[in-house]
Amino acid sequence: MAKYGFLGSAFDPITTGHLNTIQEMLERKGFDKIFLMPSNNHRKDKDMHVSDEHRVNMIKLAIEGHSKFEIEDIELHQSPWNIQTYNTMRKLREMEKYKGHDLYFLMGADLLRDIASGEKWSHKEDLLKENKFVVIRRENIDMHEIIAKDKLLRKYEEHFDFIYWQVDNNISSSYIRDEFEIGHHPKFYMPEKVYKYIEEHQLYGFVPEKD
Ligand SMILES: Nc1ncnc2c1ncn2[C@@H]1O[C@H](COP(=O)(O)OP(=O)(O)OP(=O)(O)O)[C@@H](O)[C@H]1O
Ligand SMILES: O=C(O)c1ccc[n+]([C@@H]2O[C@H](COP(=O)([O-])O)[C@@H](O)[C@H]2O)c1
Repeated sequence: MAKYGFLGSAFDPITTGHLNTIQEMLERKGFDKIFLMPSNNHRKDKDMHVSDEHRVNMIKLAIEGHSKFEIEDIELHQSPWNIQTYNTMRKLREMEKYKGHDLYFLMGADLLRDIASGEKWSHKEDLLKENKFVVIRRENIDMHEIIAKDKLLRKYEEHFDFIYWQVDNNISSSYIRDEFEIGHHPKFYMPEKVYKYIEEHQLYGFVPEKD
């Protein structure tokens, strides 16, 4: 039985924050493979800034040559009303590729906080009951405090595993987009190939650098 992790994100664009997160998860928790699972442009709760195709191409460039990381494109083909992690994880478990394996949803502590707040997440109890999670520290959020204060999270406490190392939190897709928009060149926040792709396709309002 293999241990597989799934990191869902818009990857708009993929950042070294995402990449360091999956690397930490892979080694610290002994995953056989980690799947990057991009959300599609029909997501109702989040606007994407470039097409599905561009976001997927950038993920491909970022993980090229790293056989333990793969793309899982299930959410790109799902109708908008089905794009909920609860549904996605159920579908993944039914797929031949993953049947009988040990599946985990991976996330940063900001999402744990969102789940606890109960605002954005659907099927909270079933999501927690049916799935296992690895949560990595982020923004100095106290993950244990969040679990301790939430009745449902306490009920399914054994479904959670944690990583205490904190990947640089200043790295986020929105920071990178903002920097491009104001004419900056945040080239070291993503792999060089991804930066070149953004430059080539003039994404996120890319402005050429002056000599
Ligand atoms: N620097 C980071 N450290 C830890 N987890 C991260 C980091 N960046 C992203 N993640 C995690 O990756 C998943 C996808 O997050 P998402 O792509 O929305 O993050 P983001 O880069 O902060 O995006 P945005 O800035 O557009 O909100 C989430 O579980 C998030 O917590
Ligand atoms: O299932 C939900 O209701 C739900 C609500 C918010 C976010 N998610 C998932 O969490 C992952 C990261 O979300 P985000 O908003 O940080 O891009 C991504 O896979 C989303 O589909 C899922």
